[in-house]
Amino acid sequence: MTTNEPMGEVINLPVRPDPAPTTAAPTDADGGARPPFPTAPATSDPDGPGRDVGEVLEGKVLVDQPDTDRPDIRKRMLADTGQRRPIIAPWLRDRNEARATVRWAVGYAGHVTGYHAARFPLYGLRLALRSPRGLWRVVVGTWRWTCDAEAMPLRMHAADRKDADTYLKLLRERDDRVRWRRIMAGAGLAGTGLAAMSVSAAGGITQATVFAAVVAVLGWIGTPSDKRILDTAVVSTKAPKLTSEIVVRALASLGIAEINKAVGKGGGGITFPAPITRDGPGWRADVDLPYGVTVTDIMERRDRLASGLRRPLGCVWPEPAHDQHAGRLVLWVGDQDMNQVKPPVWPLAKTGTADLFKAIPFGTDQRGRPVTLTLMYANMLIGAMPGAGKTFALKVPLLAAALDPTAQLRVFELKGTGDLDFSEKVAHHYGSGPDDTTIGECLASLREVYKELEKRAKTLAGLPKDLRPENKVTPQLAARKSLGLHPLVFVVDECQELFSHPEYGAEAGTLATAIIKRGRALGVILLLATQRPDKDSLPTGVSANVGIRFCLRVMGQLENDMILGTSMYKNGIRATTFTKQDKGIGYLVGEADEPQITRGYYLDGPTADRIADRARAARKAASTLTGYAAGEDTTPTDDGTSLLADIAAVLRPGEDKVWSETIVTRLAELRPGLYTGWTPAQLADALKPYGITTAQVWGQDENGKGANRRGIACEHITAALEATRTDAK
Ligand SMILES: Nc1ncnc2c1ncn2[C@@H]1O[C@H](COP(=O)(O)OP(=O)(O)OP(=O)(O)O)[C@@H](O)[C@H]1O
Repeated sequence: MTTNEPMGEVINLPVRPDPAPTTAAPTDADGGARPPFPTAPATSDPDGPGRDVGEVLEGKVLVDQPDTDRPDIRKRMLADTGQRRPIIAPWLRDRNEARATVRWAVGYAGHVTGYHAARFPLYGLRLALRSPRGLWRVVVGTWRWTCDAEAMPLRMHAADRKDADTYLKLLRERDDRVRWRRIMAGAGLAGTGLAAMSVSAAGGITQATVFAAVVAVLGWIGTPSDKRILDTAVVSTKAPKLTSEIVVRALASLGIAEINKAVGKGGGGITFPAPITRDGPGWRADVDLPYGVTVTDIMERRDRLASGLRRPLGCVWPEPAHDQHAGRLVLWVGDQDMNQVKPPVWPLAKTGTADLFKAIPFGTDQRGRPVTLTLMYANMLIGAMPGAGKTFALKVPLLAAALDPTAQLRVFELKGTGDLDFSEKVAHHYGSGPDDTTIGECLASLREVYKELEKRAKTLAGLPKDLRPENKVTPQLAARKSLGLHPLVFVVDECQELFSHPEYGAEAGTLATAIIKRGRALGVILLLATQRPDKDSLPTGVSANVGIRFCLRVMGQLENDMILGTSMYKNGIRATTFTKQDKGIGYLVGEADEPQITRGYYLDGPTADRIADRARAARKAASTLTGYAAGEDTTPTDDGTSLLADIAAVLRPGEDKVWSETIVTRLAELRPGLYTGWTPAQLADALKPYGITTAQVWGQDENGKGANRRGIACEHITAALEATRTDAK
């Protein structure tokens, strides 16, 4: 072969057909995700250089971006800054959590101190009894040390082996040691003697103190190694530490194929994006579930997860990480079962008033963090099986509303046990019992509220636009008494009695639905509690439109979704997982973006009474105690009448102009429950929506004395009434 001969032929290999393009990010061998955009498919050119890549790929859609540009490290680092862990621990940043921790530490120290202080004499006796043995140990120990007894076995060993050299060496060593030890022992003895003499010359207190200290030290030395001096003040029930191994074991026990694949041989494993840390009274693990597994899959197997973690169900709380992907699980494992934790005191239990436009404290979540409710512009539905804690949960927003002196309360407890009788002190309307009369009164009150909606809507519409920027009652408008736009809170406990009533049920359902839909913007808030959430006992219009829902323990999916909303059960929000012991614990939906596990504050009868007394005092001070609580006739006035009809009814034949003050006095006589306390200014405001204004009119007082005062022209009332009746037709 000459050097000019070609070495071989260059063959153009045919391009292999490309596999179907994909956007899925494959994993590296180590399980980590490769960049989401794989590099472009191979472009080996069969026709030599110059052939257009587009030609090769003709007929195919290239979905993955070719990774042509070199990675910009700075850009990548800026984009992927990682999740920064807080500098200050979250429990220290939350005032309530920090306060709870400090309170715990102080309580703990106090308990330990008290426990040992109470046992002080016992400890003294124990030390005294053990001190002779201690003295014996000191004497023997000193003697052995002085004679270098500890090296005796070595010397004996050398003698036994007849090793004269070693024996003599050890003996010399011993003599040296013993010489200076004897000197030291002698000095110690002399020192002790001197100390004893000076103590015996000192006063009684010094003698007693030194004697006690010597006895204590000798007692301590004389204590057998298997015994203790102090008893145990706190028996540790410390929950086991949560480790990644335990979490993976628990997840693998759920029977989810993708997890099993991931943890099995050759699988990518389960990753933890952050270390497992203490978070409040429990452990928090952030877990990246295998691809395709969602947090809902875990939440709906909470009981199995608890079994896998070997913890009580009430300690195990899987949640989604709201700002992350659907597979990022935040697993919080409490030290104590949620139902065993002592309920904290309601922040408003002793002092303070509430403002329904602001958040009110409702309960605490599984980590002990406060959970609040904002009732204004919302309605609330509470549901559970009997005895799960509905009425107690209802008490919290009810008492908060009572502590807002501007809010009018209408309370109907249709079980008849008087669970809400504290509200008699503050409620405008109050009724208790499952009887037809109470249910009838409840319906009449509901009708009145419905009618009130019209009035409020007109009042609101009649206001200048800058005062009602969102066409809603604002705190400023609610504060103006004359407008009558104050918060109105209508509470029905055991509302199934009302909605399933054969005579009143249908109308009550229609009214409640309308109030829920329209009342929100007008300051009307409906709070309903039921133990029978089915479609006969809870109108679908109510269950579909209510904003805030609190579902305690229920038996099935139907009840769960009826209270919490459609598909909640499917999404893993299951109040069916609560046990009989989980009283007062439920899912709160509608307040935060995500459902919250919440335990309502526990307010027993006497506490509720005391709070109601405070609320009554606040109402008296604000002159807002009306109706039932004020001892007035609260017979609902809604029989189809309106303000115009009422004014027409109090006008006397022949009158053409009447002072406003005369009208309000007559109205209060006509319907004390509705008009007592009305002022001429309030009347003027209430007439504005009808286009009627008050002006100076000539009139006479009861003594026949004439004067010009603010009043109305009777013909305006008749004309407006006529107009409303025509509209209604
Ligand atoms: N937040 C809470 N913390 C602790 N215990 C609670 C809590 N809420 C309720 N309980 C307990 O649960 C019991 C039942 O509560 P409640 O009377 O509110 O139940 P219910 O669901 O209204 O029952 P029913 O349907 O029979 O009226 C109460 O006696 C109380 O001891």
